[in-house]
Amino acid sequence: MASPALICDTEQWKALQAHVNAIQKTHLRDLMADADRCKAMTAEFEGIFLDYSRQRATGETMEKLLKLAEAAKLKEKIEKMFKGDKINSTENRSVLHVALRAPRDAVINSDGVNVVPEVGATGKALTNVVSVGIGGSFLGPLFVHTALQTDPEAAECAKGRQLRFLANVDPVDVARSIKDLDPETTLVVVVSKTFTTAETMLNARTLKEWIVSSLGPQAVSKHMIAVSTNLKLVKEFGIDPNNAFAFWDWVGGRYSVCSAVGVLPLSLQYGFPIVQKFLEGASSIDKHFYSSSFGKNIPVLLGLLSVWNVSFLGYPARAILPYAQALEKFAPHIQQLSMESNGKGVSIDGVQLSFETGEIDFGEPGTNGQHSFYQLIHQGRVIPCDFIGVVKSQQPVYLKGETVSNHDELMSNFFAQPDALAYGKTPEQLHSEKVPENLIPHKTFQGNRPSLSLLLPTLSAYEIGQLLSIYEHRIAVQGFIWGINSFDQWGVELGKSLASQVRKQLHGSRMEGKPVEGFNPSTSSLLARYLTVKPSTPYDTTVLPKV
Ligand SMILES: O=P(O)(O)OC[C@H]1O[C@](O)(CO)[C@@H](O)[C@@H]1O
Repeated sequence: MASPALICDTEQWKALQAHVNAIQKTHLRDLMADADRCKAMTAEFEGIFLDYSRQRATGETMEKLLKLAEAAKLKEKIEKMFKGDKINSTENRSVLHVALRAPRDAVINSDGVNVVPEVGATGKALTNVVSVGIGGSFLGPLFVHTALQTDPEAAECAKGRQLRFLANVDPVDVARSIKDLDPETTLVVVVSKTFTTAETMLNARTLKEWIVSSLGPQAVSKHMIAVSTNLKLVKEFGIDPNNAFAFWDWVGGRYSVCSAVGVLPLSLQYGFPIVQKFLEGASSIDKHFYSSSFGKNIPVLLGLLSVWNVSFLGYPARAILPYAQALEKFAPHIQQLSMESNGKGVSIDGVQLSFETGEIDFGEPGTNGQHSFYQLIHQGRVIPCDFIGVVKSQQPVYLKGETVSNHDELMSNFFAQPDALAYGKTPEQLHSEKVPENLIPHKTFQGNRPSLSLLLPTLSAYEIGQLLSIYEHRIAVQGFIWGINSFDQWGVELGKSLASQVRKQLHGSRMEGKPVEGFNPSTSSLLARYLTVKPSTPYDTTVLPKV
């Protein structure tokens, strides 16, 4: 018998749909009263503790989800990924970011060639580094850099150096990225897998001009290097391919933090030994993901629960809430990783999906988020939350006379919020507290809002690598179950090609006084309004940011 075209046509999917009703009838308050259930809904690996008892799920739900994993051939798909099969079928590519952090003696083949020996990195001390790149060539390295900055060991290694990122093509971002920098002591790293991304290339040309105008054209070879898969375009740009760090088409942009994309700028800043610990952390989770049974496998459990929340309980969003300022840039990275991977409309075979995939990811470190959008999470929309906490802070601060340390204060919130969401507060409780009648509806919390808690031992380079890998694999699990291609991104192309049409028209209007044409009435009138303001200097003169 031919297998169903879509996962939603399987018996296992239908069994979960039929099970939703039973779950809708139970409140998390009651589920949480079952101590055995709470104990069972945990998993641990190297001190990373996952508690998913506050998900709207029971043992039966988990059994059914594990059966769905079987129906989706999850085990086989994970094996294919690790083996280097071309699972990114729309681009005919392997998906091998795990090879970037594999032990040196591992064997991982792409096109019959072991890729592990090709993977290497270097560390070279320079005072200022500006890493120019966008999307996957920016967000992951920024997340790791922001996190490493708070690790005392890493911070010590980085003394006297600074690493900045330039992503947005907004000239204001260019000005910010080079403010107070001297080109003479600055190395510009152009990071682009394709070396064609419009924003990155214009920013790279701008910084090239910044260097040349101050140090002369010969300075480019000493002050600009590149990370790319496209060495031909690197050369055409004017960067010596000997100053380029290659990587491979089997590394997806958003999965490239562990390639030279992240490893090079981070090693320049912190030295390779620190970055190696980060890679080892990521690799430890790769092994756990590949070899642990699904019932105790942290990325698999997280992925299955996300599928449950999105596809069966109908929750369209997910909040990423690290109670760790070091993880300030984690949610922005996960936004790309998750939404570019799993925001798809068709199956990997091109069949229109009849169910939604992906979720809207957003987040902020706690407690800042509590004073921003938690109102909606508590009393408005139901949004499954990931609470991420750390047992040992990198900064032990305690004030004499205070009841708790500063980290305990932070973590009090980490422990309290999931219960507030799960249990809520009933009108009866409010009555017993003598709350005025008119305020009872406003102060009632329905509760029954799912979350999970991930508690890390600390946040050194090793755990930062582990956290990255957990989320990379969780997102892949979701895509494998949904039967989509989590490794392509055709959805970003249309906007890019329309922008190129607009660019042409802007050029024609500004340089040759041509009328703007070919747009709908709305875009035409917006463009006309934009073009009424003429540039303050002629277009054929170079103007660099004032810093
Ligand atoms: O590294 P590149 O090729 O400049 O691409 C940057 C980003 O652009 C995208 O292709 C689309 O936004 C991302 O997938 C990618 O991470």
